[in-house]
Amino acid sequence: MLCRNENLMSIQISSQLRCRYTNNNRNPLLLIAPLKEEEAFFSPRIILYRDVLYDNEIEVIKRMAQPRLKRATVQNYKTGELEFADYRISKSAWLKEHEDVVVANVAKRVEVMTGLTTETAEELQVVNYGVGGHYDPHYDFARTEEINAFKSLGTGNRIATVLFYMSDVAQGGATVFPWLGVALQPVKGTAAVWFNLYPSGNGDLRTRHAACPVLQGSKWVCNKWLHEAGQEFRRPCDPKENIQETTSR
Ligand SMILES: O=C(O)CCC(=O)C(=O)O
Ligand SMILES: [Fe+2]
Repeated sequence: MLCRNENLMSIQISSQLRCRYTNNNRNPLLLIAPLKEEEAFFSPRIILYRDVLYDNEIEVIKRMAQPRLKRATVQNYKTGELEFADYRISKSAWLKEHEDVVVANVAKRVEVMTGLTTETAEELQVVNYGVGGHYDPHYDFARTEEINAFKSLGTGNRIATVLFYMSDVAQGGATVFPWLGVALQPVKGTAAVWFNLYPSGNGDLRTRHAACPVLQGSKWVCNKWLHEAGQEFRRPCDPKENIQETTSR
């Protein structure tokens, strides 16, 4: 329903959402050029940052990724192995920061947007969806029973997601949060940001999301997944907010 552009968000919520220029608590890098911040949801907080990836950077990222694109995989939660799945149809590639200054700059911008470190983040994942490409509802964080997920990285769970849209999509291709009634339409240069974990470290089930099938055109995104390690002073934990996971995929 959300994929069909049906508006499921209550007017009580949507009428409260605001947009503003922000320098994220007087970050010196943002005093002259503040970010354009747009609220997409309050709890959990989902923020859109407009015009944070420039066309020339997008060209570089696409050009680097193109020869390396391979069918995207998902992690088997029991074994930790990567495998193909019908519920994720797209092609993806990973880019390292040292390969090009553009990739390094994206990581720096993610730090400015989130106030978190990217030291422990995954490499930049570039994803291309053709017509029919989609990703069924999922969580970006590893759930309690997924003991092997991210184990090899040794940096904890995926605390936050930064999803950059590198194209507009003529029809379809929205990122939707079924439990929130939120649908984000891809706009080239925009980034969507949300925390996947509560301050307690438990996964926030409300962040379940999906990429709707592309109906016309092609969709390009890139993902930066930030991990828990190194964020201790940037986003302090709060054991009080110890909300348990209750449902599963
Ligand atoms: O492509 C999108 O809109 C969302 C992608 C996504 O959720 C993911 O790659 O984990
Ligand atoms: Fe995701």
